[in-house]
Parts: sequence; C-alpha cells; structure tokens
Amino acid sequence: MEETEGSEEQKAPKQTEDRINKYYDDDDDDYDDEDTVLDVVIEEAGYEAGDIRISGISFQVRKGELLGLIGPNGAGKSTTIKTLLGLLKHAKARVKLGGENKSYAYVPEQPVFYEDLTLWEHLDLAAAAYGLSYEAFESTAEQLLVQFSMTHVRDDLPAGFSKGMKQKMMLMLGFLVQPDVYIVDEPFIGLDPRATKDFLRLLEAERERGAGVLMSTHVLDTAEKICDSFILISGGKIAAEGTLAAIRGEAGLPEGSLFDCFDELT
Ligand SMILES: Nc1ncnc2c1ncn2[C@@H]1O[C@H](COP(=O)(O)OP(=O)(O)OP(=O)(O)O)[C@@H](O)[C@H]1O
Repeated sequence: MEETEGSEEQKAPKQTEDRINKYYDDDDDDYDDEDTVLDVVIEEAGYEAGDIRISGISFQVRKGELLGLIGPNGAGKSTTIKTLLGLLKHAKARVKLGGENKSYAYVPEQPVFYEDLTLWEHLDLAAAAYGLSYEAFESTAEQLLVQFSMTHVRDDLPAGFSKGMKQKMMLMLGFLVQPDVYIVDEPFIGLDPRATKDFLRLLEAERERGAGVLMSTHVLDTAEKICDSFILISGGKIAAEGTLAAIRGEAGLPEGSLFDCFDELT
C-alpha cells in the first residue's frame, strides 16, 4: 500500500499517536486541571539542529474550546502543529493530552490516503486503529457519508476525488473517532459553502460533547465568528493571544475585525 499526497511530516493520526503519547506524562503532578485537554509548551523547535523556527509558544485548549491558530505565511503555524504532534526531531517541547480517553485526531492540510483503499475502507481502517466496535463504526460512518454528501462515492478510490472531496474524507476520518482533541490544519480551503456549513455544524456538536479544538486557518472572517480565542503567531513567536477583545486591545483597535487586528499586529 502506498501513501500519496502528503509529506513524511503529514502522516495520518495513527502513525503520530505513539509520538504524541511519548510526551504525555501520566504521573505529572502539575497537571491537575481536568478541563484542559491539550497543554502545549514549546521552548523552541526547528527542522535542522541549531536552526530555530519557533520559540516560546505555549497554550492550552480546554474542553469544548475552539482555539484559532493564525498568522501570516511562514509565521510558524504548521511548525507549531508538527512540533506538538512530535514530528520534529529538533524540538524542546512538552505536550500533554487530557480528556476521557486522551485521544486526538489530526486533520492535515494536505490529504493523506492509501491509493488502493476506498473511502469506506479508509473509514474502516481508522475505526479499527482507534478500537471502535464494528457497529459503532458502521452507524457513525453511514451518518458521516450522508452529512458530507459522500454516500455516492463510498466505494470509490480517493485518488479520483476532487480536492474538496479529499478534504471531506480527511474531516470524516477525524469525526469518526470522536477524540478528546481535534488538531485541524487549514480545513476550509477546497470546501464548498455547503461542506463548510456541514463541517462547522459537526464541529459544534463535537465541542458540545466536550472535545477541544486547535485549528489553524487563514480564513479570518470565519475564525472570528467561531473561535473562542486565538493565538497569533508572527516570526515564530506569539504576537498576541486571547479572546477577540484581548486581540483588539493588543492591536489598539477596540472595534477592529480580526482581519484588521491581524494586519496591525503583523
Ligand atoms: N520542511 C521544512 N524544512 C525547513 N524549513 C521549513 C520547513 N517547513 C517550514 N519551514 C520554515 O519554517 C518557518 C515556518 O513555516 P511554517 O510552515 O510553520 O509557516 P506557516 O505559518 O504554517 O505558513 P503558511 O501559512 O504559509 O502555511 C518558515 O521560515 C519556513 O520557511
């Protein structure tokens, strides 16, 4: 089986699971906030020894919270996500997962899939990797196919899917396993308005269930409407963080849109 369309750093959830768990210390006495589902402290990280690309980036995601990771091109958003997934060798970082099952799903920006597995087989594989019963898998997968208008391509190979359909498949794989934490890298590019709405509705339901979400995006008007708080990264460091009100305060724009604040602060 061959994987396509993603770099080595964009592996599907199962393959990064062991790496993220490596960082998790069950016996850590400092970790006593039961509402925190993701706790990240990145001292520094880069792709080569001695070449630091991000530093001093720390944040927490609580149950039900949607934290938006924003910043200009090259600011360090993807590097932050790769670091917290344990994909960068040159990183000084600490990542802790909380929640009921200490589970997470990573939805990469570039779809990653197996050439010779159908959409249904991908869902089946993800469900098996996360230990879902066949009954639970079947009913949730059927529901997701309907919700994302993908029932007609259930038994097709994703290589023949459009960009948006591939993106929908990645989102479905995440939603299928109902993790404690979603780590989503730029979900909106490629989705049509209907799919965006479907995605946001499902995300909202997952947040109501108690899942926390870290979402990197450039789509600031949507981010402004849906995120509880933000981290603005610029030049590999945190330039501003907090609620929209806090970001407005940092930018000196009390009525400013997230877009205007972003412009001012970067
Ligand atoms: N694989 C890589 N090897 C070396 N340097 C990299 C690699 N990927 C990113 N970088 C560098 O790390 C820095 C941060 O890049 P990163 O991809 O994290 O930015 P980003 O905020 O995700 O940008 P974008 O919005 O364009 O996706 C940049 O200087 C970039 O050139």
